[in-house]
Amino acid sequence: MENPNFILTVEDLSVSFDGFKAVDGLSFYIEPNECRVIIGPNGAGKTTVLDLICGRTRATAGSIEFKGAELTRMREDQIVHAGVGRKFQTPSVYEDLTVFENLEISYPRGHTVFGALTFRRDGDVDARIREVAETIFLGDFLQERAAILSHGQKQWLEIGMLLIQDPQLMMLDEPVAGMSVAERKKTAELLNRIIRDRAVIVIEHDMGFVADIATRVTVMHQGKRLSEGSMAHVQADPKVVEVYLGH
Ligand SMILES: Nc1ncnc2c1ncn2[C@@H]1O[C@H](COP(=O)(O)OP(=O)(O)OP(=O)(O)O)[C@@H](O)[C@H]1O
Repeated sequence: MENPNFILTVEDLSVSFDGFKAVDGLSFYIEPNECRVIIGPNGAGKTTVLDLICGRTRATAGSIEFKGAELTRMREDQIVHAGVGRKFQTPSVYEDLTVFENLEISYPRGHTVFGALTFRRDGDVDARIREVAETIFLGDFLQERAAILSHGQKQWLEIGMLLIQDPQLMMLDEPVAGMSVAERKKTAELLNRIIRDRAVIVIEHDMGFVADIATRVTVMHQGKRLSEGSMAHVQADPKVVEVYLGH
């Protein structure tokens, strides 16, 4: 399906591990400013889909097209460079560095070769770091070491480390796991702000959080797409109730 309105086109995607099809003929399409949430029972293949999109796992068949580029043929670093950012489940911030430094080392500096430009750049980098820190609710923590942050704040910092690279597609695996109710609310607020400038794919089990963030929901089961649509649509789908929501 060719549609310039989609930033990501996943078609007939499959991967087998020793003959077991973890993802099996999956297709879905993401628009530029949507938050797509993937839900489904354990082992449905959700994390494997993100692994396939970011190049960590190679597809056995099918296609993943991002802004016209075929990701299944690209290396992980090329995919990052093309504008796809991925956050894993456990936070991996640098505990001994400050919030500012964590954001600073994540800033893409590949193009600041010329000394004359560097000075102005540094001012830009500084402003961008402060802007991102405000967005992730850590504006008052810039000089604090990451080690003193709460689990939820570390998750936000890691989202900030992705944001500073300005990916056009951001993927998050269970971003509110281990967070308090208040932190979940703020994370929903954060994601709703983030999708003004990019598309986001989130894997999530907390249905209250899903309701707060999802533009559309894709339900996976046994590597396949079981249902898709608005939260209300998938919640009312008897197939979804049977394999997932009813449990
Ligand atoms: N690298 C791998 N090698 C072998 N099997 C794998 C590999 N990665 C995933 N699998 C298997 O593929 C299936 C799908 O796993 P996946 O982690 O994608 O499911 P999930 O929907 O994310 O589940 P959960 O909600 O528990 O995280 C599982 O049976 C898993 O054991």
